[in-house]
Amino acid sequence: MPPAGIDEEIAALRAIVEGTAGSTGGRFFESLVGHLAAALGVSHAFVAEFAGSATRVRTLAYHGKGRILPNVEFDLAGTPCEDVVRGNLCHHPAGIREKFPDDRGLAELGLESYLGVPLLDGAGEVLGHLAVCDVRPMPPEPRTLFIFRIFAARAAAELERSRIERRLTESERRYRELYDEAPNAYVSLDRGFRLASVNRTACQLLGRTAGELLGTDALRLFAATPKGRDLAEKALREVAAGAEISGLELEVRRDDGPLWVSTWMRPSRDAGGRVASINAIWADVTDRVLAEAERARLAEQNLYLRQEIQAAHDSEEIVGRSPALLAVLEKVRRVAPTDATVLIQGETGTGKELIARAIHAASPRRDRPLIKVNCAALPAGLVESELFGHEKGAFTGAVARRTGRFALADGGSIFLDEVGELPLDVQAKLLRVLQEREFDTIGGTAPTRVDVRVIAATNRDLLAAVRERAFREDLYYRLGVFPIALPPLRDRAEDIPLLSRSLLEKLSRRIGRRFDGIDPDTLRRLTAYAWPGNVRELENVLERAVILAPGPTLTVEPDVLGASPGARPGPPDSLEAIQREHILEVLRRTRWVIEGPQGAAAALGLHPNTLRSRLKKLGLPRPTHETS
Ligand SMILES: Nc1ncnc2c1ncn2[C@@H]1O[C@H](COP(=O)(O)OP(=O)(O)OP(=O)(O)O)[C@@H](O)[C@H]1O
Repeated sequence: MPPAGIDEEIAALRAIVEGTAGSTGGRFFESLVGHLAAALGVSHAFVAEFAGSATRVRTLAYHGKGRILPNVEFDLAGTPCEDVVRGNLCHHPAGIREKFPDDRGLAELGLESYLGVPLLDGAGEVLGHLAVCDVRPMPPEPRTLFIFRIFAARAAAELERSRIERRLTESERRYRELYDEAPNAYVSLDRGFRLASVNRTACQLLGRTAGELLGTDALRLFAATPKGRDLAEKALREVAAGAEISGLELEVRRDDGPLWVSTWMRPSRDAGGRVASINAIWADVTDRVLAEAERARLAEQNLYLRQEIQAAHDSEEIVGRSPALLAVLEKVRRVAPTDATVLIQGETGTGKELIARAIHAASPRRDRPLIKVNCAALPAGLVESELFGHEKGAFTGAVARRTGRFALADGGSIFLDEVGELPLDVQAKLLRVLQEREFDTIGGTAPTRVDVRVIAATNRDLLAAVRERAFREDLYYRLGVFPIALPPLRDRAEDIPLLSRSLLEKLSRRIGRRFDGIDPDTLRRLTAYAWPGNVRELENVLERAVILAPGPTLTVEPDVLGASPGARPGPPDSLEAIQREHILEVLRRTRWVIEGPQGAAAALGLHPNTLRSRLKKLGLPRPTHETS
């Protein structure tokens, strides 16, 4: 049974509950001391906490004479509070001024009595104290003490709560500061890959405010490139499925230049163990990525130039004595010393590159580079930058400045292989180089001037491409200033034996095996074959034969050639094939003697000239190494 009346107890509790519910901190204490003063009918009431030391306190709320007064701070020494904060409840029912003559405050306010109680936290540590004073005596009534204790308990709870809150706020602030000031970008995403939080570094990195970023799709932050969005999406899906990813480099979208981040991503799980969000740390590695790209580019350029030098060194001899080839070589001799643009046309493998190199090697530019560009091997989007170069950041993916092939070829020659495959917009730029000797680097501000001799090659019917509007007519005529048409091998079959021997020599040297010649039947078969792949195909067939050859004489089995599409003999049972085999058989018997009574023409019942023209038509010129 509490010493105070039940009604008073309820009234006191109600006063606390009604007066303090809904408020915390400063407001709570103001309300509490106001109600406490009213409940006890005293003139003054206050709550105080230590102010930085054990000898000084400051009020959190101070009630005097019916209203809230400004908070005060005071030293404990010589005051009745001193003993309270040591952990004791102190009651001075009367005569307080005489007991504490040094406490000027008591005198100024004319106080007579004092009641104070320490406020403890859950661990029993003193946090501050609650006190009431009055200008009249305060007899030790159980009711007064009871009500006072209820208020004190409530005040202690609030004091402890607000302390914890302050500590939490403080540590949150510290973490927020660490989070914001960290050198890395911290980002968290929800399950739909939307941005749920970003630190200040992330905002700076992305060049946007938190307001602009929060709630948006994180994938949109990445560049629309394979190493940007595609890779990011794949990685995020993996993390959403529970994986942890570290060190992954991704390209971020920035309008003002390239940006690369190295990312670390981890799933964050809810209480049920399900992935609820994704935490990510991004470090800006743009400088390193750019430096690596530049290094790779230089290494590539270096390798390329070395290959060029290599190719220049073992510039091969052009083999053949056929009138068709000699006519080509004559043209090469005439055009080489000039700066004229040359267009070499011919089927694949006819030696267009060989001729281009021969032109360069016989030109005054021979000591400068010959830069080769295979226009068909480059992806359409990259041709322009490959030829003319780009500035750093000229487009997404242009992470470093790139020197174009035209600039590399300055002072020398450029060999544009498969020129017929150039996209139309690049054709326009090429035309400008040919006419004005200058071009624009992508993203560059001023045109670059170059002194480059252009040698182009194509195996396409360019005129047909012009008619189909796939090739610019003006460029066609500009390129075709000096055309050289390379004959297909089948039109100069008389070069085949010579070429075969020369190639055999080259190949046997390469694999370190000696051959004493080519089997005569083989040679005839090689000569008779149509060679749709021209010299390159001949080279390939011989290379295979060299590798497989059992003896010192090189043979090529008939099926090797017969299996090839475009073989002149056609299907083995065709009339032409049978005729051809028969003629070959007779020629072998007569040891290639055509005229005379023992000759093949007589045996076949043909005029020698008819047989000769038939042989030519069947691609069966007489092997040069055989004597009649
Ligand atoms: N007259 C020749 N004498 C010796 N070798 C030749 C001759 N013509 C071509 N070759 C060889 O044949 C191969 C193919 O030649 P090249 O690469 O110059 O042909 P291409 O016409 O440029 O082919 P593509 O159109 O496929 O690029 C090369 O190894 C080259 O050395």
